[in-house]
Amino acid sequence: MAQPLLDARHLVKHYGSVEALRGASFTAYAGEVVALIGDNGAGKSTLVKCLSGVEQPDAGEIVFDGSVTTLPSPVAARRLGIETVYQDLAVAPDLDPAANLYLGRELVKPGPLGWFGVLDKKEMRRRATESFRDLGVSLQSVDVPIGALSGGQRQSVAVARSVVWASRLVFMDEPTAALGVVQRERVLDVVRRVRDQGMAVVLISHNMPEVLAVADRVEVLRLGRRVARFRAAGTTVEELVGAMTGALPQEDA
Ligand SMILES: Nc1ncnc2c1ncn2[C@@H]1O[C@H](COP(=O)(O)OP(=O)(O)OP(=O)(O)O)[C@@H](O)[C@H]1O
Repeated sequence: MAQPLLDARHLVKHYGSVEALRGASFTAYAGEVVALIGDNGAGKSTLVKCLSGVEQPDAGEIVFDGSVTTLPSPVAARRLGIETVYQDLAVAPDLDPAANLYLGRELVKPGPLGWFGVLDKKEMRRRATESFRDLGVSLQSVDVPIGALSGGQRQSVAVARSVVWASRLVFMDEPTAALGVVQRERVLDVVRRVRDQGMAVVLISHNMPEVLAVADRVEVLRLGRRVARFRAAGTTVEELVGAMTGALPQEDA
């Protein structure tokens, strides 16, 4: 197999007396969807935080694109092309989808107007429309406030926002939580398209059928450690659940 894009080795993270990660390893390759699964409290969010610059591991090593690296902040992670879509949907409801896509990274007009911080709304709208089209995000209009969209559309915009900025890897924490069947499928289609563009997509999900439907590989965390890895094809929900609960023998990788 090719060199991993991201290879986290034996990460340890304490919160006071709680050992959230106890030597957790995790690997992601370009052009794949890898699901990160585990029971509540297994350490998934903590691992993602450590790999997206939100938290610092106490020990262990992060190798990105073949080089040992540190991610002292989310900005540092972004510089490497790593973005995160959060479960709590950090979109601004009063802004339209295009403005949400560029929130915090607005384009300014070229030339002197830009020096004064005048926003280039037309260009942002044009590029946003293009990005939504490329990602298959269906919106009737890019002019309505995002609060007026359906849950699935909002979620798709949140996914699109991260994807537009990510160039190498995107973490998606429960991107389909609380969505209906049709909306869920739409978001999963976006996930597949992102993968097909060559990015690594890390999907955190508690929904095992969904994991098997969209992921190429699955890595399982249990009690702060990676305990199993699967190719999704040919793996059953029972096997995944067995690995999560410790009913199956563990890899301890
Ligand atoms: N900021 C924190 N302070 C103290 N303990 C924490 C903190 N964040 C996480 N923990 C603890 O670390 C362990 C791992 O939590 P984490 O949120 O990473 O698990 P998770 O696999 O994402 O769980 P879930 O599926 O429930 O979201 C848990 O025991 C949790 O209580």
